Amino acid sequence: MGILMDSILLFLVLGIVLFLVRVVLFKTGLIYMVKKWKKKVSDQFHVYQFYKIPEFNDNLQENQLYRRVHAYLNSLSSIENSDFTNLFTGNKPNEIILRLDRNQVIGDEFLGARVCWINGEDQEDDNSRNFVLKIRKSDKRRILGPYLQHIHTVNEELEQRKTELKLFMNIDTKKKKGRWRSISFTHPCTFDNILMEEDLKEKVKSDLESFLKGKQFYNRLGRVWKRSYLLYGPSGTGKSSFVAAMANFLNYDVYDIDLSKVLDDSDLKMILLQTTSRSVIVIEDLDRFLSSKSTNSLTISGILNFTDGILSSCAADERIMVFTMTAKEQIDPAVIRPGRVDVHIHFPLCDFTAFKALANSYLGLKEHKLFPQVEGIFQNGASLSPAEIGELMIANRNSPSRALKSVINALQTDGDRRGTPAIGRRVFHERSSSEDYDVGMSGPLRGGGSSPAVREFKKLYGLFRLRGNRQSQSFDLARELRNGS
Ligand SMILES: Nc1ncnc2c1ncn2[C@@H]1O[C@H](COP(=O)(O)OP(=O)(O)OP(=O)(O)O)[C@@H](O)[C@H]1O
Ligand SMILES: [Mg+2]
Repeated sequence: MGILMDSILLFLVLGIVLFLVRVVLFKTGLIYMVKKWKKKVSDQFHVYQFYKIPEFNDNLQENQLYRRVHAYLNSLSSIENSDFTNLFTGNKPNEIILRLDRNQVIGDEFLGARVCWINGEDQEDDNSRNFVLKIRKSDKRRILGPYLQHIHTVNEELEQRKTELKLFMNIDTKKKKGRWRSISFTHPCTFDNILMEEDLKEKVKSDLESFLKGKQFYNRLGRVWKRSYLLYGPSGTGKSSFVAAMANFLNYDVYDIDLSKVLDDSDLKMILLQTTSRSVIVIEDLDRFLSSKSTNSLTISGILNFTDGILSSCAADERIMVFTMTAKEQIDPAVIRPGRVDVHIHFPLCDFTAFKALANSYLGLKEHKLFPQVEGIFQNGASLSPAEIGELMIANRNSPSRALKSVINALQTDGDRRGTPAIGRRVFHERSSSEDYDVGMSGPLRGGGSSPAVREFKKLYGLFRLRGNRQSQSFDLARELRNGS
């Protein structure tokens, strides 16, 4: 009887002790310590192989494998088990996303083998990042190839599902590596909501589509798979919006190059080499940069090499390059010669047709009793940019009449303030020979030569220049439209 009682008591005590040990292990995190020790001990019985995947290759270009591993690891659910992860808000409401922190380890399993990745940083090498894959030597032969292939496949799936585009901006640094910083690119402008001629939109879309399908064509001709656009016109006419519409249409990331942050020609090369394929590379206000006395030592030949040099073939292909400027008359024709720039598109100030398109879109107005008055003012030569008219309409969107009155008022004051607008505007719109390519959101494109008044104006402002490359062969969207092709 006594022995039975003793045994029951012993079991009870043992049960309580085990329970308490379990509680202590789980509550204090000792369980993790035990697991770590267990892993350390088991590691002693295996030989490991390490593979380092640096962020940049020897040419200082981004290592595409690094990018793929980065995306792959961040898509793994085991990221939650890493000791230290970063939390960010996602694109969807209330979405939280996890990102691996530096010097953290993440485990993965493939074909029954366990591997682990270390997110490292190389302090001796500009703090550039790397991933180190740790894999058992006994598993290496069996799984390494298929595992890397698996990472590529997952990446392709992630790419196809990619909803988030990125806007890269070059940063001012003496470092050779990592010249770009990125943020989400969420510009809402698309070819559906940008206001411009429908047939022009279709032309641009089909030009971009045939570019996308053109890999073999470009290869066969021995040309780099890229296409360059020049968008020119006054401020607020939709050039940057058009770039956003292009990127959204192509589903490409955008690299926005700020030339004032480029140190010199070789720095510009480095910046180009660090862009990736399937991207739109933009240089805004090129004319302003070329005419200003900039503090850096970037030269025009540096820019020429950037657009089409040997370098272009070393950088990633499948690129769209876009240059924007106010007017192309002042810049060296070599910069925008055919081959360097394939498509020229002019963004003019508003005319009455463009105004009506804006009124329809912003105010829902197809007709209004004030329209004839607005038309008259446009016919007298006053004009504003779509941005200026759009802002007035947005500010007064609850009262269309007030919106139109404020536009009329602005056209009569600001529109006139542009200085003899009938002439001034025609300078932008005026086309001579085959060189000017004029495209707006308005109705039929107008042709026309220089009136005496225009010539006077050009002389006055030093714009009247005989240019050597009058017979430009660049793809001229406006001309094609005019010819009805
Ligand atoms: N064709 C257009 N369709 C719709 N919105 C337009 C159009 N043109 C201009 N806008 C509006 O005007 C504003 C300015 O446009 P945007 O920045 O694209 O002009 P920009 O030509 O790049 O000017 P800048 O030369 O000063 O950089 C934007 O908010 C845009 O919504
Ligand atoms: Mg702009």
